Amino acid sequence: MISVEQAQAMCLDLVKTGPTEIVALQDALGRTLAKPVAAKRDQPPFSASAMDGYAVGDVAHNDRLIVVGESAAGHGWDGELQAGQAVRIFTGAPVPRGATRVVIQENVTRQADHITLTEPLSDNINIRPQGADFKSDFTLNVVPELTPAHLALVAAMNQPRVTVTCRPKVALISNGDELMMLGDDPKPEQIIASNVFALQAMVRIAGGDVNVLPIAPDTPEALDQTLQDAADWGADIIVTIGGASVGDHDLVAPALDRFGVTRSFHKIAMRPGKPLMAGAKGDTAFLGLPGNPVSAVVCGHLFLLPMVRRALGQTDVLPPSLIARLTTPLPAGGPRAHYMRAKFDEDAQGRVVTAFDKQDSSMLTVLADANCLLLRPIGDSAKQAGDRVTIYPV
Ligand SMILES: Nc1nc2c(c(=O)[nH]1)N[C@H]1C(S)=C(S)[C@@H](COP(=O)(O)OP(=O)(O)OC[C@H]3O[C@@H](n4cnc5c(N)ncnc54)[C@H](O)[C@@H]3O)O[C@H]1N2
Ligand code: MOO
Repeated sequence: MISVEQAQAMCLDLVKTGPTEIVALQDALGRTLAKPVAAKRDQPPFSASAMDGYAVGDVAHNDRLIVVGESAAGHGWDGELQAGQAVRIFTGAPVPRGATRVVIQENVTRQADHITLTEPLSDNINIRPQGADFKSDFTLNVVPELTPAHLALVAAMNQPRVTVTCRPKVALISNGDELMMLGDDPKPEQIIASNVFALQAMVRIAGGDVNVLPIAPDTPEALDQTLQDAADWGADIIVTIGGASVGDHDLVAPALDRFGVTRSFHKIAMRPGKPLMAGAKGDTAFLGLPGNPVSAVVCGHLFLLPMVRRALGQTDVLPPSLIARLTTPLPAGGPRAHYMRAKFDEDAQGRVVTAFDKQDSSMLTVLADANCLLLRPIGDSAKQAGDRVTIYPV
C-alpha cells in the first residue's frame, strides 16, 4: 500500500488550476487572488495630520503663534504657512505647505486667534507623509485567500474589482442502500447520510462550490447514473462516499472503471481511510472516500481539501502541522500511519496534546470533540508523556 504522502502527491497531480473570473471587491472575501492588483494612487494621497491640533513650521516650546486658517478632513487650507503662523488642523486633514509638524491641542493654550505651545515639542511630528502606507507603484501580489484587511487595502488602492480563481465544482455522492437524507423518516436499519454535511462545509470553507447529489443506492446502474449526473453538472472533482472497501456491496471501484476513470491508486497505508481511491477522466478528478464518518472527514482534510486548494491555484495546499508534547503515553504505532483524534491546548510549558481513548472510525462524538489529528507514523515507537509529536489542527 502507498503512503499518505504518495497518495497526496497523486491526488494533487489529478487537479488542474481552474480558470479565473473578475468579481466585485465586496464579493471577493476568501477568494484566491489570481492576478496582482496595482494601486491607482498613493495612500495617503496627501500628507495628512495624525492628530487634532495645530499645524506649525519651525517652532520652539513657549512660542506664541497666530492661527491663520483651518484644515479639516476633506477641506484643506490652501495657503502656505509662514513663520509665526499656525493652522488649526484635524485628524486626516491635509497638512498645509510650510508645516513640518502637528502639535496636539492638549499641548497648546488658545486665546482668541493666538496659541501658545505650553509643552516641550515631542519627537512625534504627527504627520503621515503622502504614500506612507503605499505608493502608486505598489502591487498586491496573489494571495491564497483574500481577508477583510485585503479588501480594505484594495479599496484604498481605488480598485473596485479583482481577478480571482473560479471556485472548483465539487460533486458529493453518498452511496449505500442504508443511507437516507436528513429530514426523511428513518427506518431502524437506516442511517442518515451525515458525511456530506461535514464535507460540504469543509469544501465551502476551502473555497469550493458544492453539489450534493441524491444518494445512490447499491446498484451499479444507480451509481453509473449518479456519476453521469455529477459529470453533466460540470464537476471538477467528483467525490464518492462509501462503497470503497472490498465487500459485495462496495461498488465504487468497478463503477469508476466502467465510467472510464484511470485509477491512480486504491488503498493506502493509513488509519482511518485505508480504502481511499483516486483517479481521473479527462480534466475531472475522482476521489473515492471510505464511508465510515471519521474516515471520510479525515480523508477530506488530508486529500480532498488539498485538491480544492490546488484547483484554486494555491501553493501551500497540504494541511499545516504543529509540534506538541504528549500529556499521556501512547503504545507503539502499527503498519499504517494513524491519524488519531486528539485535543491540543497551550499550557505554561507550551503546546500539549491528548489523544482520545476511543479511536473507532465511526465515532462522530469523538471527532466533534477533537481539534486536531495526532500523527503516529508507520511503525512509530512507543511514546512517553512529554514526547513531541506532530499534530494537524482541524
Ligand atoms: N474485509 C474488510 N472489510 C473492511 C475493510 C477491509 O480492509 N477488509 N476496510 C474497513 C475500513 S478500514 C473501512 S474505512 C470501511 C470502509 O468501507 P466503505 O467505504 O465501503 O464504506 P461503507 O461500507 O459503505 O460504509 C461504512 C460505514 O459508514 C457508513 N456510511 C457510509 N456512507 C455514509 C454517509 N454518507 N454518511 C454517514 N455514514 C455513512 C455506513 O453506513 C457504514 O456504517 O470498510 C471496512 N471494511
Ligand atoms: O481505515 Mo477505516 O478508514 O479504519 O475505518
